[in-house]
Amino acid sequence: MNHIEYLKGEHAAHVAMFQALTPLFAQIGEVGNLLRDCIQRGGKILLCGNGGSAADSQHIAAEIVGRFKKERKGLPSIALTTDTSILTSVGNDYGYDYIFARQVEALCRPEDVLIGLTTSGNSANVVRAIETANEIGATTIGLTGGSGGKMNTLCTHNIVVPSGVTARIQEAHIFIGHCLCEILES
Ligand SMILES: O=C(CO)[C@@H](O)[C@H](O)[C@H](O)[C@H](O)COP(=O)(O)O
Ligand SMILES: [Zn+2]
Repeated sequence: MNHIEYLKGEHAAHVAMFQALTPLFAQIGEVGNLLRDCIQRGGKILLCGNGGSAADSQHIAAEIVGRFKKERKGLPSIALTTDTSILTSVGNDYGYDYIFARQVEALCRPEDVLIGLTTSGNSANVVRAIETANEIGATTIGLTGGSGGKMNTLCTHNIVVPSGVTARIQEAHIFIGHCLCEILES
């Protein structure tokens, strides 16, 4: 493989995808306001996703609990991807589709926001978590890509990155996550 040619292609695809994000700015701003309102009413921000999206969930929760740019108190957020005892017991006893939904059932309250990250919009465990949060009356946000998948009809807001490539979508998700954190901190 010619690495320079490869990198030129990936870089061009990355830049094109970021340019295609501009129609999402208003929606991202609205979601940022929803997150700020959630914290102001005493709610918390829960996140879930698989693989790279699990890492993104943890990254965003860390910005909120720790800090992004501003010195401030810690704010309440939890990634539902980190407790291996819960993940393995619920996965083993009920099935992988329930690893997040069970935690949502236990932890999510009507004043909270659940952010589900799934590049396909269709991962069953994320979809079930969103459905459970909806039953509780919480606000639900999708960070997705492609067609938006099942998350389109389930979430209060589904932010759909206009790409079908998982890596590109994840690159956009962490950009959007950082922007949401900055709006939240403002
Ligand atoms: O990071 C990557 C690929 O870039 C993978 O770990 C990826 O996140 C996993 O295949 C996920 O299971 C994909 O699930 P989803 O994004 O469709 O919900
Ligand atoms: Zn990845």
